[in-house]
Amino acid sequence: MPHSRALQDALRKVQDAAQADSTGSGQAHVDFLEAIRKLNLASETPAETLMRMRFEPLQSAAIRIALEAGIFAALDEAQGRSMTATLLATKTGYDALLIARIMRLVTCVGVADEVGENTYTANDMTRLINQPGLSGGEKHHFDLFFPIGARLVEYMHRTGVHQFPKDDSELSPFRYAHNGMHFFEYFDKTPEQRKYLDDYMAVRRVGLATWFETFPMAQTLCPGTKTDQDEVLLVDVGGSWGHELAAFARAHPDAHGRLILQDLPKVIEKVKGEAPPASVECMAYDFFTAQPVKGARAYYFRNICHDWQDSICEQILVNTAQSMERGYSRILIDEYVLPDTSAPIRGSSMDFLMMMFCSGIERTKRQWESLLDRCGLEIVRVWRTRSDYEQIIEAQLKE
Ligand SMILES: C[S@@+](CC[C@H](N)C(=O)[O-])C[C@H]1O[C@@H](n2cnc3c(N)ncnc32)[C@H](O)[C@@H]1O
Repeated sequence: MPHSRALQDALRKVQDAAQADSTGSGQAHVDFLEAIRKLNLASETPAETLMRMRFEPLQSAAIRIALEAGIFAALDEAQGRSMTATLLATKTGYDALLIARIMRLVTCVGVADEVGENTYTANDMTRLINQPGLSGGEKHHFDLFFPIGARLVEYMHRTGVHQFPKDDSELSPFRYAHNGMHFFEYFDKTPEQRKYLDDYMAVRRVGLATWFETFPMAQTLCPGTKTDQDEVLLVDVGGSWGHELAAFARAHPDAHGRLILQDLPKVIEKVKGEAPPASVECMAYDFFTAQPVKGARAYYFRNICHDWQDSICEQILVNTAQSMERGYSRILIDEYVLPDTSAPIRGSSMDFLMMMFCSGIERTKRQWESLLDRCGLEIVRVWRTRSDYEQIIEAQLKE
């Protein structure tokens, strides 16, 4: 049995954290989840913990099959009515026994409810995972990561692990597993995966504070913005569908200044072809070239820098830094700022994922300072979200 004092201690911490969580602070909620995770560890024997972790990938596999087979969609459409495996088999075209085996595991992890023998209903998680953003996230992670995982050991022994490849001769785990393609090249060639990524990016932080609540743009930068008609308030560099600019425009319709969305030509073409967010200007721009928008009040980078190792990230940031007006323009980087010790599991996982996917990295404050310094930039302030997820780094040209 696990050491009972450690268990009692972990239980007490969960109770305290539960109490704090009822105050509604985002950070208290993160702390509460962390206390439960530690309680879980304290309750298990080491062998039980290892066994649990070893089996976790199977949960992802069951969820991915259920999603692809349309099981979650069928349950969601039933609008609260229960469905048997046999009925699900008729709806989806898959074998009833196969569905029962998938659902045994899926309901164990709570993504639907088992309400009788081989009988299920949708719950909140079923409905959520059936929406394009969350199903996109599931497909993006599973389809891109599992081929890497399957060949990881072979990769280590054949090429060594290249955290930060020097050139194209050094393969990243992603390139090794995905026919030599770089991360964004892969999306060019697989439009359905590009769509999963875009759908996912648009909702990834639903329920959390928006970046312009964490960084009070309307109170800090908007008041000092020049009043010229052509003034650019905000450029979202690599902004995908422009969801963040659109959200800002909705929340602050009276803010003065243009809002410009930049991304690769193919992405911008698609955004223009669909319904570009009103009041947002779309501009094709490759961030490895000089930033064409000069002297904007703010250049916003969300989940961009973590995709790239330092030497490449420097090029991206310098290209924009060279277009900034000293003392006026700001760069806003919306990313993790990992603590030096006891990093939370989500940030630690994201860092590992960035290494696997794109030779990128989640950075600590010291690593951010050093990177920005090499780009001629300095941190004005790190604006902390109420939870331990991504923060906003406000930076300017060095004085
Ligand atoms: C991880 S996504 C982040 C999207 C968005 N900023 C967000 O957080 O929702 C990275 C974005 O960078 C864009 N991107 C990749 N390479 C680029 C380049 N060379 N120039 C401009 N954008 C690029 C991608 O098309 C993609 O939209």
